[in-house]
Amino acid sequence: MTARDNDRSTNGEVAGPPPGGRVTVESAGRSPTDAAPVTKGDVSAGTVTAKADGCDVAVSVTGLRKRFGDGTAAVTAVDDVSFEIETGSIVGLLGPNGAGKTTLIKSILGMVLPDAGAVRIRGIDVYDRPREAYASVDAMLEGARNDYWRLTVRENLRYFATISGVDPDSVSDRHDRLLTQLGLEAKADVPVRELSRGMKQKVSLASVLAGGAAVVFLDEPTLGLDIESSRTLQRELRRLVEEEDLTVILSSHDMDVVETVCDRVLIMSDGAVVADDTVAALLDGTDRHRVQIASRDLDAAIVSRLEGRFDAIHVEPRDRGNLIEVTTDSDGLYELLDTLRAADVTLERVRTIEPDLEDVFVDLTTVERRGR
Ligand SMILES: Nc1ncnc2c1ncn2[C@@H]1O[C@H](COP(=O)(O)OP(=O)(O)OP(=O)(O)O)[C@@H](O)[C@H]1O
Repeated sequence: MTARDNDRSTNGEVAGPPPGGRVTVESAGRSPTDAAPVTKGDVSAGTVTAKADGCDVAVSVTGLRKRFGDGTAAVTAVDDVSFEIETGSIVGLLGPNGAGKTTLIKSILGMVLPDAGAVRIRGIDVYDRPREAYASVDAMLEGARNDYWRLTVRENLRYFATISGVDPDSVSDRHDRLLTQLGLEAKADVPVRELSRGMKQKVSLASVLAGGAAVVFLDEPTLGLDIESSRTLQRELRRLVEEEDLTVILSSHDMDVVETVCDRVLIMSDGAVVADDTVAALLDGTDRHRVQIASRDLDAAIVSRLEGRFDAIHVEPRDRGNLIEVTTDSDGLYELLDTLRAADVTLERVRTIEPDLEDVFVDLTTVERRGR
């Protein structure tokens, strides 16, 4: 069935988290922990099973639309978005600021009322049977309140398991494992308020996973974590996905995290999904080339001309001349070489660099590439 436009709020913002679900805050900081590089499939044995029940599609979104405001001031935040997310996968949600990611996630979670469209979680319509649909869902969203800082880390996990409807004793193995994997073992009996920001971030994630939710939404889960902590967290996510059929929808501005951990990526721009594919397919399909050129003939005037015409992401002065790195499509590549030839630039070094997810992202959205 479709979303209704009159049953929950006037502006579409619905108070509170979804029934059965919970929203936690992100925080940031640094924390030393054991870590190894994350690879898809790099997991060790697990003990507890999430509430997966053989449903192949964890989340299905059809024709979702959400507009804020009226008349000329109206903003279409989500514009006819449809997709399905397979059970036991990690899907990255990318998009520039204002692309509609938060509105989409909140619409799925029942925190924003869409104008049109249908959302099903594990086959259950969230508008028809919200309690049932959200019983297996949990979320860690930016800006919301998270764990109870007076409770210890373990008490938080037990508390959130309980409010998810799970007997905490029945998932104590899971809690032990989460504490170990996330480097929180030594802090298990410490009140959360005494922890560093990075540790708090990990407690938030552990709390989201504490009750055995089958579908979790994570907004910027690695923000502020040091590289080891981030990798540990990514590794634990992959383990839960591969061993326990957890489904993760992960929104992040960190392309490396998305490229490493996600099976599939949805890229949003101006409210619409402009790409929906595996990372490998997105990289294969891009007509984006990154080229580094160095020459003693690349003086300031030519560099400035190239910067005006191409997407220059890096300029580095050398003993003589400059090095410039640009991204461009195939046509631009020919034009770049023609420009250099016309300016009598002798190419001393030309290096092409494999495109990464950020190149694909820049290509498909209006975002400027960050300098390197
Ligand atoms: N409650 C609201 N009222 C009016 N406009 C809104 C509201 N919430 C979001 N918008 C607008 O909808 C559009 C999409 O916003 P949204 O927060 O969903 O984007 P986002 O991709 O999550 O951005 P960011 O990466 O900055 O968090 C933006 O233009 C935003 O200003």
